[in-house]
Amino acid sequence: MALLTFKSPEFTFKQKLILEERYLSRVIWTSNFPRPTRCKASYKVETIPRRSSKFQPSIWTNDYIQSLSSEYKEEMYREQCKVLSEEVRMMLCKVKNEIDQLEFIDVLQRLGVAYHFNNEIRNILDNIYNTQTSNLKNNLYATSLKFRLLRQHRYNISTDVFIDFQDEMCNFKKEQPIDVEAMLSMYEASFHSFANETILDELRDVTSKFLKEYLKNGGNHISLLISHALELPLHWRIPRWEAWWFINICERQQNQNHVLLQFAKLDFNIVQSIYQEELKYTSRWWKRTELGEKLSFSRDRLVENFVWTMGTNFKPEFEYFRKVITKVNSFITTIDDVYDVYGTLEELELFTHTIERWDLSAMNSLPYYMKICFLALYNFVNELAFEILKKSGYYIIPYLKKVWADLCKSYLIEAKWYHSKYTPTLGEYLENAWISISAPVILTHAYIAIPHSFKIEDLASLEEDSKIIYFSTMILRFANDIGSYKREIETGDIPKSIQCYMNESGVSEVEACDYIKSMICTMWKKMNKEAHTSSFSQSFIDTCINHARMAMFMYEHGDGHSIQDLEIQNRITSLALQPIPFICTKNSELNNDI
Ligand SMILES: CC(C)=CCC/C(C)=C/COP(=O)(O)OP(=O)(O)O
Repeated sequence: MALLTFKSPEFTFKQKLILEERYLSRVIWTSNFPRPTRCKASYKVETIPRRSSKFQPSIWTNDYIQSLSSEYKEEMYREQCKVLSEEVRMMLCKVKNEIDQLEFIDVLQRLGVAYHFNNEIRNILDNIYNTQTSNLKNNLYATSLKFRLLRQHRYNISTDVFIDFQDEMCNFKKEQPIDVEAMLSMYEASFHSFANETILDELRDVTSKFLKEYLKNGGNHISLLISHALELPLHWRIPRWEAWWFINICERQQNQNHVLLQFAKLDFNIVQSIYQEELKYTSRWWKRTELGEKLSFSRDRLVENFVWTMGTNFKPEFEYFRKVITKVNSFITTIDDVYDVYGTLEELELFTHTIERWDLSAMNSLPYYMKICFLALYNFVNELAFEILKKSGYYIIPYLKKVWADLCKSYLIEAKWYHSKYTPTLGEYLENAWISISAPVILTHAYIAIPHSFKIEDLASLEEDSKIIYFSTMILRFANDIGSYKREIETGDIPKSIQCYMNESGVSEVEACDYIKSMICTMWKKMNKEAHTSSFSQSFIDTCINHARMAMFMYEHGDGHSIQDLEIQNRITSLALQPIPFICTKNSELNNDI
């Protein structure tokens, strides 16, 4: 290790910081901790090897974000949207046939506008659930659609509705005429299964084989839907991304429901204009913290941090949630890099200790880059707690500082593993990694920031009875590991679940990835069940589920949170930055009804 020793009592504190930055070095004071903030004591500067992150600066600068200006924030569009929504409401209420009702609800959901008709949808589903007619009995397409929608809306529906189809489906012959829409409908429904519902596993196998085979000869409208479903099932997709995709698909159909489509596009663009204002606000906040510049080794990913929140809760009334959680995500991304990239083990111990104590006097011993990081976090948490205290009378700091301390302690364990070149068993890794993936921190803050009423005791039970948080978190951890382990091997990190499993079981990389993917399926089934039985508010259950969906979105093609490749740039641009254009659709190549 190269060692530069400066013996210069004349150095000012600022000069010392510049040296620290320039040489990526650590200042070691010859006096004991805690050191005074300004001191003329002699010290030496040691260059120490730090990992290189090689993260690119963000392609979306604050100046660019501040320049965003959507015409859809104007009142005129809101009024038009209101008129259209009333027309759609009337259409929905006029539909009487059960299958048509189910299809209409499905289309509203996929277009991202169902939230305007919550009461109407609830009434229709209540009615369908309570009457339980037998007219869908021989119709696999409708039975599957009904099962999917009722499960999704937490009605108690058994998989027995599929028993009559099981034999026929599992023994179908290639030459038999098969209803492809029914196969697709069944395939999508199978992702709503609970852990012990093997019939749905069987039906998923059969339908996925069939659909893959069908695609080989396809090229029509249904093929687009099939390849979309095989890429990621509907149940695992964030609603906003699905809405964007489905609007574009419907646009290309000739016999489209014009009013519904115009409504969906207008609503998408109006909601996007709200996001842009929130993004401007959070970007200004992020710039003020100067963490992006001062901790230049870390990922400066404000836009991605915002997109996580938008994917998790897209509705306009979740504005406060999005603002708070974007800040939480920004701190997490930065602190993760402090531990994984820049900090020495000794510095990390000090930082962890400071977070645990949650005490400004403990800050003195930290190097500058950690000081500003801790103080920014400390101020953010205190400010949030102050707002909550004013709003509800609850004092939440003990809960918040505990989740941040738990996160940092888990990061420290990983840093120690890294420095000692230790490969944990998969179980050992996961015991720590479900905390180090940070979702418990995010979801605890989310609980406070979503628009639902909560009691202070809930925050304690969140810790004890956190199954829904746990399953959501594990999906994030596995998706993150699959998406980022190759990058992390290159830059230097601890073995992730894939390598731990390979090491423990002697399997190949491909087999280990398949195993981790199967764990994702298992966690989804457990989360599905938990979503039905949990006593948490529906908003919080949805938040947990959507957070897992957001992980599927971000890591589907690699490490979308860290690497701004074209795929993720396009996705983010479509969701948050660019309105859907209103274009003429006469020369459409598709001709099915929505
Ligand atoms: C802030 C948000 C939205 C976080 C979700 C994912 C996460 C913790 C990314 C951190 O990066 P990483 O891939 O380096 O994580 P780890 O170091 O745990 O592998």
